[in-house]
Amino acid sequence: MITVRNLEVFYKSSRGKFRALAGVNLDVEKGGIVAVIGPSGCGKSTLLYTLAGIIKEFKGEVLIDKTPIDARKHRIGLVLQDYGLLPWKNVIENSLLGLRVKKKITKTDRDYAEYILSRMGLSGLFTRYPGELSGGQRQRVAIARAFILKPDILLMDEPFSALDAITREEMQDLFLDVWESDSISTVFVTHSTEEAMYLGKKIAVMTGPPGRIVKTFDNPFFGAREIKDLGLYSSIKSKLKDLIKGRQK
Ligand SMILES: Nc1ncnc2c1ncn2[C@@H]1O[C@H](COP(=O)(O)OP(=O)(O)OP(=O)(O)O)[C@@H](O)[C@H]1O
Repeated sequence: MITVRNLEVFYKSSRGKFRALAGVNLDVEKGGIVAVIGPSGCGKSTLLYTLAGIIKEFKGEVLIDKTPIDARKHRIGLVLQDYGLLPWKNVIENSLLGLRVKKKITKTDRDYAEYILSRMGLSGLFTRYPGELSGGQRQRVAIARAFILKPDILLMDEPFSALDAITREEMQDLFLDVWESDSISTVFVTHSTEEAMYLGKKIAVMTGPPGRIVKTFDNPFFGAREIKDLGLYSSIKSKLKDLIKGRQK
């Protein structure tokens, strides 16, 4: 469970203080998935970094299962826009990095890593280095690494953006599979209204800067590839777009 209350974040530089987030409130229940959507620069990544414990200076509260966020204590699966892979480690080593920080790697961990990597379509690439992979393959290693950690919370910044349409759909479905079996509380950032409506149990619309969540709602189309009520789908989608553009109705 993730609880965010009155979160405020400032970036400080020689030019002064810049308020990136102002009064953000968010609840993600255990096993919930929240899609955060909003225009470029509104503060989505800043919110994710704060939830991950990377930004440590903030006002307000960020709680994971009712205790203040602590990257050493909580298991946080993080998929960042730049993937965060170590160039000198091969695919299998990179995929086990998150877990290695937390515990000694066992044969079972390795087997699970190989299983997830294979499901990600990376079976022939275990000994390749990041420099020998395509952007989409790197992104899949980063997603696999987060899954392999079996995290308390999963945070993903545009996790499927570098993938072609077919691989993206496969990865989205794999994500739902893993999420279903492990019931991981997840927050992910996306620019795509379609992706928010497919993968978000809840959708949070952000505007800014300074970033704030202007609306959160339950998404009736979660997990539905076959859209049965096209009228309702189109009306939610256009409402989402209006909210993102700041045209509230
Ligand atoms: N290190 C920093 N110092 C000062 N300002 C920053 C810093 N990092 C981000 N910002 C500013 O904070 C605001 C929020 O940035 P953030 O990266 O969180 O937005 P975003 O919604 O994730 O954007 P995008 O969708 O383009 O990735 C932006 O206006 C950005 O210019």
